Amino acid sequence: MGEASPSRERGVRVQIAGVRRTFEGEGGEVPALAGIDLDIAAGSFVALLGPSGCGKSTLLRLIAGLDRADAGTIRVSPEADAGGATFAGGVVRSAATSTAFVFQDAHLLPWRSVLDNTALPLELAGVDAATRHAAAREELSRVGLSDAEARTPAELSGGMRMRVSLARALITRPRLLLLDEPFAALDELTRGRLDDQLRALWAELGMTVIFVTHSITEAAYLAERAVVLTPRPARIVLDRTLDLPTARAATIRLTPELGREVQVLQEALERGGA
Ligand SMILES: Nc1ncnc2c1ncn2[C@@H]1O[C@H](COP(=O)(O)OP(=O)(O)OP(=O)(O)O)[C@@H](O)[C@H]1O
Repeated sequence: MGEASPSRERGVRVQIAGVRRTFEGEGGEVPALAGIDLDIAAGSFVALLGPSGCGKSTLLRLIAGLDRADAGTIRVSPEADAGGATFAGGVVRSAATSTAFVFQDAHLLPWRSVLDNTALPLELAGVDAATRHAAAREELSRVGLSDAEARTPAELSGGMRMRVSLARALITRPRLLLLDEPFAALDELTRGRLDDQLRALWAELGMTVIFVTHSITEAAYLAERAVVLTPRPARIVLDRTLDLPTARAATIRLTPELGREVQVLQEALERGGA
């Protein structure tokens, strides 16, 4: 059975122009991003692919408003991010643009139940307990975790913890969902299931998704568009709309079409010097 086509209704457009970022390291300057230009359409699903340490997380943090570029601009529209963002308890809170960030580590609070972890962004926003718990139950059901709401994180598998992290991100109804290698620590089967779940959530909720991964096959399977970066300082070596159907069934993993896209991305990584 195939997926529904994405609604794209809630997504924001992300325009990145001439973005550079250099860090001050102990041994001198560490240039991370060397001029990134990207125009990401509202409601699209983009994979960012590149070798370790090339600057992928840096770019994601800049988009989230958690860091500032040395040069260039990042514009998120229709709502510009007026007040910058803060990161607390595994949750990015942004003044105007609703942006959610999911990391490789689920960042759950160990003493809180699954329900209260999921409800955290609404609690931080001052929403009353009955309303936030009802919303948390809805999100937990969306990620298939209704039965686990009373458990603590220690009682969950790695895949379940990541689903709680996704539910907690979705409870804010983000217009922009940023994921930084979210499933990298999971076994392949669990990772594949979560990839499918993420695509289904995107199709249903219509936010813009930017997904950082090291995995070429994951990038090709998940995304509509893949952006391949060179080793640090990162430049774009390939920006490609994948030649695959927008609505995908899991069986596409076995097709030559997907294999061809994997090959194109692999060649771009090698061309970039990875
Ligand atoms: N706050 C910082 N201070 C100094 N150097 C930094 C800082 N943040 C990142 N860097 C450096 O910038 C470069 C890019 O880091 P970044 O985390 O963006 O890479 P990445 O592509 O996400 O890596 P990985 O795939 O391994 O997670 C690295 O060399 C890193 O050491």
